[in-house]
Amino acid sequence: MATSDPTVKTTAAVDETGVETDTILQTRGLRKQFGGLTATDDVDFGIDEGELRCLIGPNGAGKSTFLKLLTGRLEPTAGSIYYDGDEIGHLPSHERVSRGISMKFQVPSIYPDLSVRENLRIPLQRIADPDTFEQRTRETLERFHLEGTADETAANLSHGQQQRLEIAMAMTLEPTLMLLDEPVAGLSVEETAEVADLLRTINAEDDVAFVVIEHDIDFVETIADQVTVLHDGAIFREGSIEDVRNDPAVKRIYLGEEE
Ligand SMILES: Nc1ncnc2c1ncn2[C@@H]1O[C@H](COP(=O)(O)OP(=O)(O)OP(=O)(O)O)[C@@H](O)[C@H]1O
Repeated sequence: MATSDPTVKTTAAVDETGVETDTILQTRGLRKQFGGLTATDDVDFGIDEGELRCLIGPNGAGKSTFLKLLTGRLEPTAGSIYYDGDEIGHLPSHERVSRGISMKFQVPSIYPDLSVRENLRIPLQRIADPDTFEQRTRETLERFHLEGTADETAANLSHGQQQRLEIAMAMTLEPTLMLLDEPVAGLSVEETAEVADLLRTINAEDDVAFVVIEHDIDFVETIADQVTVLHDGAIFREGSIEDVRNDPAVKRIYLGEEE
């Protein structure tokens, strides 16, 4: 991996070499240690505006830790995170959200006792005008095919509908970058295809960039052009899904063998 200078500010418009770039998010020398264990090992990772990137790697590779550093759930031991030109590594999660980074973890963040409509109204609360508020609620229900379940308690939805509701809630915040941790874990084949379709549509229509952690390689193949493979906390490979899938060294790390 190329060496990096974490003091260099990378902007969305111009990188440290002065070249124009569409990079929306960039990490420089990002590191996280838990005592003697290095879970994120000097990672230089970049993603362009509107890109859909999957993050894969064997169990314990450091995928969730890396995502938590991006969201602000974890503090880095060293290194920097630049988003839209600003260093955000020190900002709390809610400030990252208000800058356009949306996040969805494996644990559902919907309110199970509230109806679908009531759940959606939580992130829409910031809209002061009552007509606009109602209109946005209606539009979101329609767009995410949730009209038929609007008055259902969220706990009674299928797993796939709950995923859709969560993604809908995240989208009401009009993000430019979405971070998703295993969005199809535990879903049926049909529900997985539905989520894949939804992510592709959002990516294309709203120009939202995605970083998606996923174990299901078939799902990865249906949504992502470029893939980053993490291993032992570091970037092991980056490339097209075909290249990565056919790389013998990648196969070996999945089998628990070193290169
Ligand atoms: N809070 C923590 N305290 C100590 N060690 C941790 C903590 N969180 C993660 N780790 C360790 O850091 C390493 C990377 O874990 P992480 O969960 O990021 O990997 P992962 O690639 O997401 O794994 P999986 O695919 O199994 O979810 C593992 O060795 C894990 O045990």
